[in-house]
Amino acid sequence: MPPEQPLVEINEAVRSYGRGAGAITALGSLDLRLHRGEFVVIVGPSGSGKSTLLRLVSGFEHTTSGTVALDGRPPVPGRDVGVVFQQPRLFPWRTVNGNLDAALRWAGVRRQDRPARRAELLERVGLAEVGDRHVWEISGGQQQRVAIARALAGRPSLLLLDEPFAALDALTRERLQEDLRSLTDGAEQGAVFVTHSVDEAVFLATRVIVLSDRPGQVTLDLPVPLPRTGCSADELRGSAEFARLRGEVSTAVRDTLNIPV
Ligand SMILES: Nc1ncnc2c1ncn2[C@@H]1O[C@H](COP(=O)(O)OP(=O)(O)OP(=O)(O)O)[C@@H](O)[C@H]1O
Repeated sequence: MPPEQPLVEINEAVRSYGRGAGAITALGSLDLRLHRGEFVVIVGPSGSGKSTLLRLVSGFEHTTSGTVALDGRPPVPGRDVGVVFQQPRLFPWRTVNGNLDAALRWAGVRRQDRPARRAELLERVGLAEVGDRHVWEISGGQQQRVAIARALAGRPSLLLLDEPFAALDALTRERLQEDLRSLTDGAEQGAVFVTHSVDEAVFLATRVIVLSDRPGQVTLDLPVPLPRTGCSADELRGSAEFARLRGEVSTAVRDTLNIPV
Protein backbone atom coordinates (compact mmCIF):
# COMPACT_ATOMS: atom_id res chain seq x y z
CA MET A 1 0.00 0.00 0.00
CA PRO A 2 1.42 3.48 -0.84
CA PRO A 3 2.13 5.64 2.21
CA GLU A 4 -0.74 8.00 3.06
CA GLN A 5 -0.20 11.51 1.76
CA PRO A 6 0.12 13.94 4.66
CA LEU A 7 -2.73 16.42 5.02
CA VAL A 8 -0.14 19.17 5.61
CA GLU A 9 3.39 18.96 4.30
CA ILE A 10 5.86 21.73 5.06
CA ASN A 11 9.33 21.48 3.58
CA GLU A 12 12.19 23.76 4.62
CA ALA A 13 9.80 26.67 5.04
CA VAL A 14 11.36 30.06 5.76
CA ARG A 15 9.37 33.25 6.21
CA SER A 16 11.16 36.60 6.40
CA TYR A 17 9.72 40.09 6.63
CA GLY A 18 11.39 43.21 5.22
CA ARG A 19 14.62 43.47 3.29
CA GLY A 20 18.30 44.16 3.80
CA ALA A 21 19.73 44.90 7.24
CA GLY A 22 16.25 45.34 8.79
CA ALA A 23 14.90 41.97 7.59
CA ILE A 24 13.42 39.69 10.23
CA THR A 25 13.36 35.94 9.77
CA ALA A 26 10.27 34.87 11.69
CA LEU A 27 10.29 31.21 10.87
CA GLY A 28 12.50 28.44 9.70
CA SER A 29 13.81 26.49 8.23
CA LEU A 30 10.85 24.36 9.27
CA ASP A 31 9.77 20.84 8.29
CA LEU A 32 6.45 19.45 9.43
CA ARG A 33 4.04 16.76 8.38
CA LEU A 34 0.52 16.43 9.74
CA HIS A 35 -1.86 13.56 9.00
CA ARG A 36 -5.64 13.39 9.04
CA GLY A 37 -7.02 12.98 12.55
CA GLU A 38 -3.98 14.56 14.20
CA PHE A 39 -4.44 17.41 16.68
CA VAL A 40 -1.13 19.25 16.70
CA VAL A 41 -0.54 21.93 19.32
CA ILE A 42 2.25 24.46 18.78
CA VAL A 43 3.89 26.03 21.83
CA GLY A 44 6.74 28.52 21.75
CA PRO A 45 7.96 31.85 23.05
CA SER A 46 6.44 35.09 21.90
CA GLY A 47 7.72 35.94 18.42
CA SER A 48 8.73 32.37 17.55
CA GLY A 49 6.54 32.45 14.46
CA LYS A 50 3.48 30.47 15.62
CA SER A 51 0.93 32.82 14.02
CA THR A 52 3.16 33.14 10.97
CA LEU A 53 3.09 29.37 10.61
CA LEU A 54 -0.73 29.36 10.72
CA ARG A 55 -0.90 32.10 8.09
CA LEU A 56 1.38 30.08 5.80
CA VAL A 57 -0.75 26.95 6.23
CA SER A 58 -3.97 28.91 5.60
CA GLY A 59 -2.54 30.27 2.36
CA PHE A 60 -2.96 33.91 3.43
CA GLU A 61 0.83 34.31 3.33
CA HIS A 62 3.57 32.66 1.30
CA THR A 63 6.93 31.30 2.28
CA THR A 64 10.08 33.25 1.42
CA SER A 65 11.59 29.88 0.49
CA GLY A 66 10.48 26.30 0.91
CA THR A 67 6.98 24.91 0.37
CA VAL A 68 3.66 24.42 2.15
CA ALA A 69 1.12 21.96 0.78
CA LEU A 70 -2.36 21.01 1.93
CA ASP A 71 -3.61 17.76 0.42
CA GLY A 72 -0.68 17.95 -1.99
CA ARG A 73 -1.50 21.45 -3.28
CA PRO A 74 -0.76 25.03 -2.22
CA PRO A 75 -3.54 26.02 0.23
CA VAL A 76 -6.29 28.27 -1.15
CA PRO A 77 -6.99 31.08 1.36
CA GLY A 78 -10.53 31.10 2.71
CA ARG A 79 -11.46 27.77 1.14
CA ASP A 80 -9.51 24.81 2.48
CA VAL A 81 -9.10 25.76 6.10
CA GLY A 82 -11.33 26.86 9.00
CA VAL A 83 -9.75 29.47 11.25
CA VAL A 84 -10.48 30.50 14.85
CA PHE A 85 -8.73 33.52 16.39
CA GLN A 86 -8.31 34.74 19.96
CA GLN A 87 -11.25 37.12 19.47
CA PRO A 88 -14.42 35.58 17.98
CA ARG A 89 -14.63 38.22 15.20
CA LEU A 90 -18.36 37.66 14.66
CA PHE A 91 -20.65 40.14 12.86
CA PRO A 92 -22.00 42.01 15.90
CA TRP A 93 -25.19 43.19 14.18
CA ARG A 94 -26.27 39.66 13.26
CA THR A 95 -27.76 36.85 15.27
CA VAL A 96 -25.88 33.60 15.85
CA ASN A 97 -27.88 32.03 13.00
CA GLY A 98 -27.10 35.04 10.82
CA ASN A 99 -23.39 34.60 11.44
CA LEU A 100 -23.54 30.92 10.57
CA ASP A 101 -25.67 31.60 7.50
CA ALA A 102 -23.01 33.98 6.21
CA ALA A 103 -20.33 31.30 6.66
CA LEU A 104 -22.49 28.62 5.00
CA ARG A 105 -23.23 30.93 2.07
CA TRP A 106 -19.51 31.65 1.72
CA ALA A 107 -18.92 27.87 1.78
CA GLY A 108 -21.36 27.45 -1.14
CA VAL A 109 -24.13 25.69 0.83
CA ARG A 110 -27.52 26.12 -0.88
CA ARG A 111 -30.08 28.34 0.87
CA GLN A 112 -32.54 25.48 1.47
CA ASP A 113 -29.82 23.34 3.07
CA ARG A 114 -28.61 26.02 5.45
CA PRO A 115 -31.12 25.66 8.34
CA ALA A 116 -30.28 21.96 8.81
CA ARG A 117 -26.54 22.60 8.57
CA ARG A 118 -26.85 25.50 11.02
CA ALA A 119 -28.67 23.30 13.52
CA GLU A 120 -26.07 20.57 13.12
CA LEU A 121 -23.21 23.04 13.72
CA LEU A 122 -24.87 24.56 16.79
CA GLU A 123 -25.50 21.08 18.19
CA ARG A 124 -21.84 20.17 17.70
CA VAL A 125 -20.65 23.15 19.73
CA GLY A 126 -23.31 22.74 22.43
CA LEU A 127 -25.35 25.82 21.50
CA ALA A 128 -28.59 24.36 20.16
CA GLU A 129 -30.65 26.95 22.07
CA VAL A 130 -29.04 30.26 21.12
CA GLY A 131 -29.44 30.51 17.33
CA ASP A 132 -31.88 33.45 17.51
CA ARG A 133 -29.83 35.53 19.93
CA HIS A 134 -27.71 38.46 18.92
CA VAL A 135 -23.97 38.23 19.42
CA TRP A 136 -24.08 40.78 22.25
CA GLU A 137 -26.67 38.67 24.09
CA ILE A 138 -24.36 35.67 24.56
CA SER A 139 -21.24 35.22 26.72
CA GLY A 140 -17.64 35.39 25.53
CA GLY A 141 -17.34 31.61 25.79
CA GLN A 142 -20.51 31.14 23.74
CA GLN A 143 -19.23 33.61 21.15
CA GLN A 144 -16.07 31.55 20.82
CA ARG A 145 -18.21 28.41 20.36
CA VAL A 146 -20.00 30.19 17.51
CA ALA A 147 -16.59 31.05 16.03
CA ILE A 148 -15.68 27.35 16.13
CA ALA A 149 -19.01 26.42 14.49
CA ARG A 150 -18.35 29.04 11.81
CA ALA A 151 -14.89 27.60 11.16
CA LEU A 152 -16.48 24.16 10.68
CA ALA A 153 -19.17 25.47 8.30
CA GLY A 154 -17.34 24.62 5.09
CA ARG A 155 -16.34 21.16 6.39
CA PRO A 156 -12.65 22.06 6.06
CA SER A 157 -10.02 19.37 6.03
CA LEU A 158 -8.01 21.41 8.54
CA LEU A 159 -8.85 23.62 11.51
CA LEU A 160 -6.38 26.33 12.55
CA LEU A 161 -6.86 27.83 16.01
CA ASP A 162 -4.68 30.75 17.16
CA GLU A 163 -4.88 31.01 20.99
CA PRO A 164 -8.69 30.73 20.80
CA PHE A 165 -9.24 30.42 24.56
CA ALA A 166 -6.60 32.86 25.83
CA ALA A 167 -9.09 35.64 26.58
CA LEU A 168 -11.54 33.44 28.53
CA ASP A 169 -11.79 32.89 32.29
CA ALA A 170 -10.18 29.71 33.61
CA LEU A 171 -13.39 27.68 34.08
CA THR A 172 -14.85 28.57 30.70
CA ARG A 173 -11.49 27.82 29.15
CA GLU A 174 -11.43 24.30 30.63
CA ARG A 175 -15.00 23.61 29.47
CA LEU A 176 -14.15 24.71 25.95
CA GLN A 177 -10.98 22.61 25.95
CA GLU A 178 -13.03 19.57 26.95
CA ASP A 179 -15.67 20.22 24.31
CA LEU A 180 -13.12 20.88 21.58
CA ARG A 181 -11.36 17.64 22.50
CA SER A 182 -14.60 15.65 22.12
CA LEU A 183 -15.63 17.57 19.02
CA THR A 184 -12.45 16.75 17.13
CA ASP A 185 -12.05 13.25 18.48
CA GLY A 186 -12.08 10.62 15.76
CA ALA A 187 -12.61 13.37 13.18
CA GLU A 188 -11.19 12.98 9.70
CA GLN A 189 -9.90 16.51 9.68
CA GLY A 190 -6.67 17.72 11.22
CA ALA A 191 -6.11 20.60 13.62
CA VAL A 192 -3.26 22.97 14.42
CA PHE A 193 -3.77 24.86 17.68
CA VAL A 194 -1.45 27.57 19.03
CA THR A 195 -1.18 28.28 22.75
CA HIS A 196 1.15 29.58 25.45
CA SER A 197 -0.34 27.16 27.99
CA VAL A 198 1.52 23.88 28.43
CA ASP A 199 -1.46 22.35 30.27
CA GLU A 200 -3.80 23.24 27.43
CA ALA A 201 -1.32 21.83 24.91
CA VAL A 202 -0.98 18.45 26.63
CA PHE A 203 -4.72 18.18 27.28
CA LEU A 204 -5.74 18.82 23.67
CA ALA A 205 -2.93 17.45 21.56
CA THR A 206 -2.25 14.15 19.96
CA ARG A 207 1.16 15.75 19.32
CA VAL A 208 2.89 18.79 20.81
CA ILE A 209 5.44 20.79 18.87
CA VAL A 210 7.69 23.29 20.63
CA LEU A 211 9.21 26.08 18.55
CA SER A 212 12.49 27.79 19.39
CA ASP A 213 12.92 31.51 19.87
CA ARG A 214 12.98 33.45 16.57
CA PRO A 215 13.50 32.23 13.94
CA GLY A 216 11.11 29.48 14.95
CA GLN A 217 12.34 25.94 14.44
CA VAL A 218 11.04 22.67 15.87
CA THR A 219 12.88 21.83 19.10
CA LEU A 220 10.46 19.15 20.34
CA ASP A 221 7.98 16.97 18.46
CA LEU A 222 6.24 14.91 21.13
CA PRO A 223 3.44 12.37 20.60
CA VAL A 224 0.79 12.58 23.34
CA PRO A 225 -0.52 9.06 23.91
CA LEU A 226 -3.24 10.05 26.43
CA PRO A 227 -6.60 8.25 26.07
CA ARG A 228 -9.15 10.21 24.02
CA THR A 229 -12.17 8.41 25.50
CA GLY A 230 -13.11 6.40 28.57
CA CYS A 231 -11.84 8.73 31.28
CA SER A 232 -12.98 12.08 32.63
CA ALA A 233 -11.16 15.34 32.02
CA ASP A 234 -10.30 15.55 35.73
CA GLU A 235 -8.84 12.03 35.75
CA LEU A 236 -6.82 12.88 32.69
CA ARG A 237 -5.47 16.15 34.06
CA GLY A 238 -4.61 14.43 37.36
CA SER A 239 -2.85 11.43 35.85
CA ALA A 240 0.86 10.65 36.21
CA GLU A 241 1.21 10.42 32.43
CA PHE A 242 -0.26 13.91 32.05
CA ALA A 243 2.27 15.24 34.59
CA ARG A 244 5.14 13.50 32.81
CA LEU A 245 4.18 14.97 29.42
CA ARG A 246 3.61 18.42 30.93
CA GLY A 247 7.09 18.24 32.47
CA GLU A 248 8.67 17.30 29.17
CA VAL A 249 6.99 20.15 27.28
CA SER A 250 7.73 22.68 30.07
CA THR A 251 11.41 21.79 30.02
CA ALA A 252 11.57 22.21 26.25
CA VAL A 253 9.82 25.60 26.47
CA ARG A 254 12.19 26.77 29.25
CA ASP A 255 15.16 25.61 27.19
CA THR A 256 14.04 27.83 24.31
CA LEU A 257 14.16 30.79 26.70
CA ASN A 258 17.40 29.68 28.41
CA ILE A 259 15.71 29.80 31.81
CA PRO A 260 17.33 27.46 34.36
CA VAL A 261 14.98 24.66 35.53
N1 LIG B 1 3.72 41.35 8.77
C1 LIG B 1 4.83 41.39 9.48
N2 LIG B 1 5.80 42.31 9.23
C2 LIG B 1 6.95 42.35 9.92
N3 LIG B 1 7.26 41.49 10.93
C3 LIG B 1 6.34 40.55 11.23
C4 LIG B 1 5.10 40.45 10.53
N4 LIG B 1 4.40 39.42 11.06
C5 LIG B 1 5.16 38.90 12.04
N5 LIG B 1 6.33 39.59 12.14
C6 LIG B 1 7.43 39.30 13.07
O1 LIG B 1 7.72 37.91 12.97
C7 LIG B 1 7.99 37.38 14.25
C8 LIG B 1 7.04 36.21 14.53
O2 LIG B 1 5.73 36.74 14.71
P1 LIG B 1 4.49 35.81 15.09
O3 LIG B 1 3.32 36.70 15.33
O4 LIG B 1 4.34 34.74 14.08
O5 LIG B 1 4.98 35.16 16.46
P2 LIG B 1 4.15 34.36 17.55
O6 LIG B 1 4.99 33.20 17.96
O7 LIG B 1 2.78 34.06 17.05
O8 LIG B 1 4.08 35.44 18.74
P3 LIG B 1 3.03 35.59 19.95
O9 LIG B 1 3.16 34.37 20.81
O10 LIG B 1 3.50 36.83 20.64
O11 LIG B 1 1.66 35.76 19.33
C9 LIG B 1 7.86 38.53 15.25
O12 LIG B 1 9.15 39.05 15.50
C10 LIG B 1 7.01 39.52 14.52
O13 LIG B 1 7.28 40.85 14.94
